[in-house]
Amino acid sequence: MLEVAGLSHRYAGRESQLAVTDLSFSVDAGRLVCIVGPSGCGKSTLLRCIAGLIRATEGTVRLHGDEVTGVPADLAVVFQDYSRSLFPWLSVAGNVEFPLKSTRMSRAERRSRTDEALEWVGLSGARRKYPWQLSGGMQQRVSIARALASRPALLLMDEPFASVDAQTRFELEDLLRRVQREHGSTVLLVTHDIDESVYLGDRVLVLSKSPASIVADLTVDLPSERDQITTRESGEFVKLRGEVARLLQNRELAHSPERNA
Ligand SMILES: Nc1ncnc2c1ncn2[C@@H]1O[C@H](COP(=O)(O)OP(=O)(O)OP(=O)(O)O)[C@@H](O)[C@H]1O
Repeated sequence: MLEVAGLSHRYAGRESQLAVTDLSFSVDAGRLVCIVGPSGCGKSTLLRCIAGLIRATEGTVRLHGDEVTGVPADLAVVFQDYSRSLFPWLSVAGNVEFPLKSTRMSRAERRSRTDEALEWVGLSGARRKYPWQLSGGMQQRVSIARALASRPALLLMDEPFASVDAQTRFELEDLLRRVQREHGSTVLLVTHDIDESVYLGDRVLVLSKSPASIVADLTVDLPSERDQITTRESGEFVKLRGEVARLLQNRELAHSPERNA
């Protein structure tokens, strides 16, 4: 579904900054792949290149074989800051339906897609409410519904649960896993939370410090049915989170400042 080959990006300007360097990986359809890396390593830059929001300085991104040169129509993004990504003057249903209005879909189909996506995230009863009448977790569920309503080939998520409390985070993680499995969505999710990357992912890509490069591509050998308590207590989970933590802490991964010059 997604193929990233030799991707590098350097921000231009007086203090030009190499943000990602020589990244190559692919994601199969129907998989949930997590990217974990230290703060400021270049995770958002990588997602922006994949989303076609910025043009990589080197390398290519292909979505089902086609090179990404602008924002692909069948791609959706969920950001961390739900409060800035939802329109406060539109109802929950209005927010979910909004991107569908730029397609050729009939009104009836838009309505049915909206209802379906709201059902997936358990918000059918809140369709007439406004974002400011909802909790943070519910607002992020609206963002997820909006992304899923267009049935994207690829869903990109940039720290989607970083702004909610721990309990809500667990609920949203379980919701994402359920929806992703039930609908076979392909998801690439960026997080700085090691436990979250292992709990959610079929695979975890571990990035180095800035400029980001891939230091490990780990298969998460956990059952597809996961549970916030028993899975996190399991030997495989504990082993993997330790492995990711060690990779992230390894001082040898720290790039020397000259590499940013
Ligand atoms: N528009 C920009 N212009 C110049 N440099 C930038 C720009 N955006 C990001 N950078 C730099 O590129 C590097 C990677 O930033 P990026 O936001 O991709 O990292 P990140 O891993 O997503 O960070 P965080 O963990 O804080 O979300 C940083 O050094 C940052 O200062």
